[in-house]
Amino acid sequence: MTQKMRIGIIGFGAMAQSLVQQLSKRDAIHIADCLIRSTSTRPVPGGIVRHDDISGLIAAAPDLVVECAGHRSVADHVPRLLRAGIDVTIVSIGALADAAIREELQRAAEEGGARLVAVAGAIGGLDALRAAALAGLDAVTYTGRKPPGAWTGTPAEEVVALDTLREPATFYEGSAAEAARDYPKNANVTAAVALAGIGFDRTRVRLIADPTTRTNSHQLEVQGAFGRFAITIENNPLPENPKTSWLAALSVAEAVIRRAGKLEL
Ligand SMILES: NC(=O)C1=CN([C@@H]2O[C@H](COP(=O)(O)OP(=O)(O)OC[C@H]3O[C@@H](n4cnc5c(N)ncnc54)[C@H](O)[C@@H]3O)[C@@H](O)[C@H]2O)C=CC1
Ligand SMILES: O=C([O-])CC(=O)C(=O)O
Repeated sequence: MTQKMRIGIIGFGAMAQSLVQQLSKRDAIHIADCLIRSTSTRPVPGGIVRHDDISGLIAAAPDLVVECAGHRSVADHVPRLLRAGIDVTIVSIGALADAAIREELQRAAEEGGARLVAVAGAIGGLDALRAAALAGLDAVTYTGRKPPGAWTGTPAEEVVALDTLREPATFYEGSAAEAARDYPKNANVTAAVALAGIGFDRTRVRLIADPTTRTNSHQLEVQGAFGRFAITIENNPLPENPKTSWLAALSVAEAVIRRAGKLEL
């Protein structure tokens, strides 16, 4: 009998719960461990060992750890896991907007002989963007559009009255570097686009609060020597967290399932 791939998860919010639902249907995968804050009273499904300290997760030595907890957890926990030789898949890619964190992750992966994978998350078209970048890109523009409620608790509140908005309002225009840093729960996709294309400073970003939409939409427009493409993804949000698209959770699940398989088809 082939051994199941043992997965550890950091965080147990909306994304992690959706991930567990998907992965528990797969025979080749066992969700073994979860790192949860000691203050959290959230129950985890039976069979998953709960840790409230990263040392416990490292000692459990899962085959792969999946981060679903936010930028801070990437900076605090992922280098330690990589140095311990544990492969990590991250979804809070916006943490990589900080060059010091990128360098630390690179060093940790080299020292531990481990691999870090950043998933596409809620956006698509990154394969085409990566390929197009080889011949040189002139412009990459990302537009993110979500209902006003998805922008609560963000700097958007200082620019527009989210509660009473009647028409779409663009509240941010700037670089992926700033967007990923300032909207850590909404603009991780800008970091994924930046890393696949022309970097954090040259990737242009527009963020819109739109009371006429129910979806979290992500539009990518790319121009370069290869030609041009535009792609729009209209995502349904996860019911437990309107900031997060279901596709982001599915993207993590797909990355884990692909890794557990023997063929990459
Ligand atoms: N790449 C992408 O397309 C997307 C990425 N994300 C990222 O995924 C993260 C998780 O998303 P959701 O599950 O929807 O958020 P959520 O807020 O529902 O859940 C996050 C959970 O992580 C826990 N957590 C935070 N720091 C932790 C730590 N150091 N150790 C253990 N647990 C910790 C929190 O207590 C919370 O339960 C977001 O913060 C965001 O950074 C979210 C949406 C899309
Ligand atoms: O899930 C989404 O629609 C995108 C998101 O929140 C992020 O990139 O952080």
